[in-house]
Amino acid sequence: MAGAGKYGIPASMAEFLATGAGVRGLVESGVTSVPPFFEEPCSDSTTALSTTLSVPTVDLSGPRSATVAAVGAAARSCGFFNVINHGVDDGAVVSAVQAFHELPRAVRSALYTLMPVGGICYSTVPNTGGQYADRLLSWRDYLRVLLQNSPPPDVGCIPAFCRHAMMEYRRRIDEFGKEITGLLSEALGVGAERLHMATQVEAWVMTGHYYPPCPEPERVVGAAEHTDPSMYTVLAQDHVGGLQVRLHDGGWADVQPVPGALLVNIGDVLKLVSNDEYKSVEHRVRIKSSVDPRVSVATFFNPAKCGDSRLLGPLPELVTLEKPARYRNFTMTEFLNTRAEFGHSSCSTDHFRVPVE
Ligand SMILES: O=C(O)CCC(=O)C(=O)O
Ligand SMILES: [Fe+2]
Repeated sequence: MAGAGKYGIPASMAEFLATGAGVRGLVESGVTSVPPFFEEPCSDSTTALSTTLSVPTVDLSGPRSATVAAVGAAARSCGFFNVINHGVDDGAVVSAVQAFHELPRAVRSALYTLMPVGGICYSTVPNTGGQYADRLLSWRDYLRVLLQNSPPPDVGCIPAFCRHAMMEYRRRIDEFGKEITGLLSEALGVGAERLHMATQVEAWVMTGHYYPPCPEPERVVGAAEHTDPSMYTVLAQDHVGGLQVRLHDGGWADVQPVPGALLVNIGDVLKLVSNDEYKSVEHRVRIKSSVDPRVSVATFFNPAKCGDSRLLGPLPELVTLEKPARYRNFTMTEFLNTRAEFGHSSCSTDHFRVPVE
């Protein structure tokens, strides 16, 4: 894989990237200790965890009013909820993504890249527009596919090994997303169509994460702490676990995977559009096993791409004398640039905050 050296990254990391085999390749080669260019957890995260978060459940087969109430309560409190009885076969896409990441090394490395090609990226390097000098790596490889409706994705660029499963999942998750957007909208008290009308939300990005087992799991992060830049994110995952959510007291809690459930979390854009009604909560991934890999597929639902022609901001219906607009309006381009500059936390959303008088 060409081009690793040009970003001025440490030689050992460049050498690793040039193998094109990802973290999975390191593990296959039998490493017994973690190389120095992997991110270490910050000191607070090494303290033993005793907490498991009880994530609220939303049952799509229940009466509509109960479902709306459950979605609203979850989005206003912990920002995460498990959806059951959703009718989406998520097992197939998780298996296909796992099979892709476990292809023979030579097949994988032919596809490994530092920058997206045709909207597709199989990599270990965070996608930061090539500016990742001095950045450390997380203990995971990913396959990211851009899926926006316009221009349509170049389906032929999706690796053949998981193309069918990803496109089939995309079709089902689109339907699921329409349902979730309607529920989130209704739970804001603005009618079921309003959020979609304001944002044209659609599934933009699908990321198939592969967290290989680690010989020293406590020395790495699978994903550093962050909030999602999306309206909301839908996570399909296997049974291994590793996702953790930031608690009100600053600590972290494990989120146990619930068989058959899709996990939804509110992202930063919806936090702003809902005028802080909904919570976008920090989360991260720790590696739980020195034996089993973990696989998850995160689908990010975002406002449809429409250049700079649309302003987003708190819905006017949610702005009152008692609760004035907490954020100013912004374009998606501005939002994403700010995030690239200020990072994946509340620092970037604070940038849009209206000062309190
Ligand atoms: O794999 C996971 O559990 C979470 C991944 C995640 O947070 C993300 O892709 O934004
Ligand atoms: Fe995330």
